[in-house]
This record gives sequence, C-alpha cells and structure tokens, in this order.
Amino acid sequence: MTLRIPGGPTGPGTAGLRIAGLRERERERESEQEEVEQEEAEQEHGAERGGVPDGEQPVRPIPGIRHRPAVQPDPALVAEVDRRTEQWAKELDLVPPEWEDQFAGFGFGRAVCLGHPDHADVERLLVAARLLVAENLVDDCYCEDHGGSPEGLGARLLIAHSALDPLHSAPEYEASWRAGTTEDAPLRSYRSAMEHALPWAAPAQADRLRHDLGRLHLGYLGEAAWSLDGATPAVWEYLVMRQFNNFRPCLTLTDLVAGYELPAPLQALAPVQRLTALAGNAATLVNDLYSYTKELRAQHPHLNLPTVLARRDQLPERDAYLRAVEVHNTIMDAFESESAQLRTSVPDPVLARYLTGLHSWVAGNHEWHATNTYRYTLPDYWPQESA
Ligand SMILES: CC(C)=CCC/C(C)=C(/C)COP(=O)(O)OP(=O)(O)O
Ligand SMILES: [Mg+2]
Repeated sequence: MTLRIPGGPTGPGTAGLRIAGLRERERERESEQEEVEQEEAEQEHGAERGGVPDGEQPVRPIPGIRHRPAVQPDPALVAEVDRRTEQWAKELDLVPPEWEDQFAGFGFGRAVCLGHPDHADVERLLVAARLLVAENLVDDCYCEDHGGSPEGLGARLLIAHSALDPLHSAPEYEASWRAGTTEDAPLRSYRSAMEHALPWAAPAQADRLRHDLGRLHLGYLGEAAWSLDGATPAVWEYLVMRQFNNFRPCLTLTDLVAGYELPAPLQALAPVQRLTALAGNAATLVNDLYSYTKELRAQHPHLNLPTVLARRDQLPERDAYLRAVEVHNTIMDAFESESAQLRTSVPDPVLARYLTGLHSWVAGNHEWHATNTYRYTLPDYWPQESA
C-alpha cells in the first residue's frame, strides 16, 4: 500500500515525522535495488523448493515472542485441501500463471489445517480455505501490491461486500448486480467462497462472518485514508486500524469448521467479544512481526507496528521491532489469562470449545508464519545463536 509523505506534515510535534519521511525516501531508493535482488533470490528459492512451503521446516520463532506450539496437521489432509482449493481457484480463473508460485508458496492447506485442528471434515476446512484465498485476493488486488491502490478503494470494497451480503432491491437491477459482482477475481472468489460457506453455516454464523468481513473492509479503508493523506497514524490509531484489518474473520470460523455453533447470545457477551478481539490482535501482530522485512522490501511502503513505532516514537528500527514484540506479548498474556478466567466464571462447554478453538487458531497462525520461509524472513536483530 502506498504511503505518501509529500513534504511531510508541519506544526508542533511533527519534526520526527519529517525525519521519518526523509528516511522513507532514502529507504525507497535503496529498496529499488534490493527489490530486484530479492526477486532474483525468491525466484531461485521458489524453484529450489518447487515453490511449496516446507511443512517439515523447523519452527524459528522470533526470540522472546509468546506463543504456543500448534497441533501438527496430517500432511495428506493438507495436500487434499491444497489440491481442492487449487482446483476451485482454477475453475474460477482466480490466479494468473505468474502468481502460481506465490499461490503454492502461501500454503493455504497448511494454514487452515494448522488453525483448525478440531475440524469436523475436509469440506468444512475447504470453507475456511476458499475464504482465506478470497480475503487475500481482495487484499492483494484491491489494496496492495497486486494492482491494488488506496485510490477508489471504497467503491471497490463496497461492491465486493455485496458479493458477500447480496443486494435485495428492485428485480430489474438484479441481473446488472449479478454481472457486476463477477467481473474480477476478488469478486468471483468472495461470491463463490460465501456460497460454499452458507450450506454449512447456521444463520447467525453467516451473519457473524458478514459482520467480521465488514470490519475487515473498514480497516482497509482506514489504512487507505492515511495512505492518501501521507500520514503515519499514532500508535494507538494504528492498533485500532489493525483490530479491523485483522485475521478475525478466520478465527471466528472456528465453530463452523468444527461442526458446532457458538450460540449468538454467548458470542455477543462482552468478555467473549473482548477475547475474540485479543486473539485476532495477537494473531495479526504476529503477521506484522514476521512480515516486517517483506514489507520493508515491498513495492509500496507498508504500515506495520514496528514501522509505526519507529516513526511516531522516534525509535531506532531494532528498538521499535522489539517494542512491537512486547506489545504483542502483552496482548497474548491478556488473552491467555482472561480466557482462563472466563472458563471459570462461565462454565459452558460450548464456550470452552470456542475458546480452545481461538487458542488453536492463534497457535497455528504463529506456526504458519514461523515456518513459511517462502514468504517471510526475520530481521537480523539477534546474535546467530539465539535467532
Ligand atoms: C482476513 C484476511 C486473511 C485478510 C488478509 C489481510 C490481513 C487482515 C492480514 C492480517 C494480512 O496482513 P498483510 O496484508 O500484512 O499480509 P502479509 O504481511 O503480506 O502476509
Ligand atoms: Mg504484513
């Protein structure tokens, strides 16, 4: 996503932002060269490993990051989810040939199998996998580096949201809406992924999913607005944006994928909402930390927590990164201690299962990031022996 800091903001307290703007331009120049080198390295790397992430890779966690080990998925199940997800993507013409390596390198099957160890069956894992593909296509093609832009994003997301939450209007507009919501790959994938999800979802689960995807779109719009303004948000503002531009729609599928329903009155309880948000925020900051170097190299500069901390708190890059690890850990600690308390104060077995599902998803997400060396590499901030 493009971050423009034209002459930099002016006024009291903005000196650090101007310095950050200069540093950013410097970094942009350096990164042009690095990008070329990185592309060459990635091509070589992808070719060496057939472009497929290696599930056997040792987990290399960020030193000091709070995480739990994930339940290891059955490789045959991962392969089956990958095969059928790829087949679906081909049928809908979602992935041009030049993105095929990246599609394989993402490891959609591994991501959903790691996140849902208590899945009921492969069909339900496929619901999660198709949605994950669609969410990433919308992010990449509408917002980020696969043709995305903050310009016009609101209108694109509005129409995309109607591929999930259909138009109910005068019948004479039905055909145009239908045609208009299959025009590109993000639209086709959203529409089809939702159609595949609905038979498995209770009405309140479907509504929860639409609501969480609406939150996601709100987050994208906030990020785009800062990008258009050339602004770096305050740290707390960034955290608000990232609470919505968040993995939450994936986590809250946990009961659907496991084949039960967390009833809406339980799901709506304030502590359940808080724990869902804490789990989503911990999981999403894991992405900020593991994707940090990838985002420094990105075609367009990309906000993440270490970058925002460096600019707004005027911290050296390494200190900002380590501070972001601490923020993540604080959120993880709150998630763990408060979920233990809630299990005691509301001893409901379905709620307990949902909370276990959130924990599993958070652990699986960490493992996926820490082993996906096709997408992510850590910064060189630790002596060799502890990294
Ligand atoms: C719901 C979903 C999977 C959306 C994709 C975007 C998102 C909410 C993320 C948390 C991924 O973040 P990011 O765009 O930074 O991803 P990479 O760092 O490129 O892996
Ligand atoms: Mg990221």
